[in-house]
Amino acid sequence: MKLLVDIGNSRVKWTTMDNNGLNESQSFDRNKSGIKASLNKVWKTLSEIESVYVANVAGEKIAAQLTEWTEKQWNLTPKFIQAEKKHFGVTNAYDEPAKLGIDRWLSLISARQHARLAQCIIDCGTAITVDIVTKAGQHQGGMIIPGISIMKSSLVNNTDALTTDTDDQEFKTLATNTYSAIQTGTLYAVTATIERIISDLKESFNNRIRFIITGGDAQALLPLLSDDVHYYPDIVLKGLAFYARQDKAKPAEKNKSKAQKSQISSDVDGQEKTETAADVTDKTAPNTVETSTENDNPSPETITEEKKKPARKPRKTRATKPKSPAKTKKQASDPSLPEEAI
Ligand SMILES: Nc1ncnc2c1ncn2[C@@H]1O[C@H](COP(=O)(O)OP(=O)(O)O)[C@@H](O)[C@H]1O
Ligand SMILES: CC(C)(COP(=O)(O)O)[C@@H](O)C(=O)NCCC(=O)O
Ligand SMILES: [K+]
Repeated sequence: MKLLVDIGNSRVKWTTMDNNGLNESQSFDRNKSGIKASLNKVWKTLSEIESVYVANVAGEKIAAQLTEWTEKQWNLTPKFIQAEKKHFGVTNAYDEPAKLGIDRWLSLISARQHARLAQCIIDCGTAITVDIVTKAGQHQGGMIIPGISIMKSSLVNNTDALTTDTDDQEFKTLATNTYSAIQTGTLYAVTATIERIISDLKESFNNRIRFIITGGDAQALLPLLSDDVHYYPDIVLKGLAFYARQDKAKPAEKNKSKAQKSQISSDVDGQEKTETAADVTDKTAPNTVETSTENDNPSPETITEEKKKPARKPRKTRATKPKSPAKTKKQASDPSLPEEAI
């Protein structure tokens, strides 16, 4: 079994992967003082882990802690994946490809496999990132926007009277208390930005573009966005799975020192690989729990459907009854989407 880990600036998301595909993902909050206690809690009972693949945007300290833990517990050194110039049919548009956040790179790889249209990935985590990949796999670049929690905390941290410390869960367009005003303001800031991006990109791509939303705040934003934004959970972990499958035939790496810490970055030196995800995907796997069907047939021409993931437990800050610009969300499995697929 392979362990896939997506370390963001707020949370760690992880799952295991076997011949049947990915198991249901889990997450825990990053404790600023370290992750060892969390790892002892969530991974102690995992057995038969043969390799560990990590996408980390949260810095060296957490990488070192994770490495120390897996080496001690399983005698395994994690493979920290890095963004590349070209791989799995996707070409990185960054001036310095390795500088693109690994979460963004893996999202591009995941998204590109599932439709025969250009794709725009909107990842609503600590930061909100927007990335575009064309039908031909060319990354077009993107943008980075403060995430909802950061927007709220910057208001609270830079004013005297503002606080989000309340149990009020109400979303009111015109708020009558401080908490709701912050809630409404930040949600409007984000949704208005996203809608503007969508509108501009639709024009640029002559409507031949598909919009994907993911990340911890995606489900809170989804009801506030237009119908043509599709929820795609665990997109980073699914991107990691392409790397994990690629290494299928290789034996697990053991007993490596930290200096030898494996980094899959063979394309960074400019050498382009020719394989696409189709070359490395386990097509025999029934893919029982994944919410996208990259296992079944990863060709970009393939039409697949998203199965609905059980809703996360409601949180305090979630918008409950949005008035505007709320519309009913069309799910990605909508059969009226003939050539778009996740
Ligand atoms: N169960 C949860 N625990 C913590 N944060 C959550 C949870 N569900 C949603 N969130 C939201 O998700 C955001 C983090 O999203 P995530 O995609 O995990 O970010 P990152 O990848 O930057 O760690 C938080 O800012 C928070 O608003
Ligand atoms: C933009 C990000 C901070 C987003 O991180 P996240 O919100 O997922 O924690 C991350 O992708 C990152 O550190 N990127 C490197 C810089 C870049 O992509 O340009
Ligand atoms: K993000």
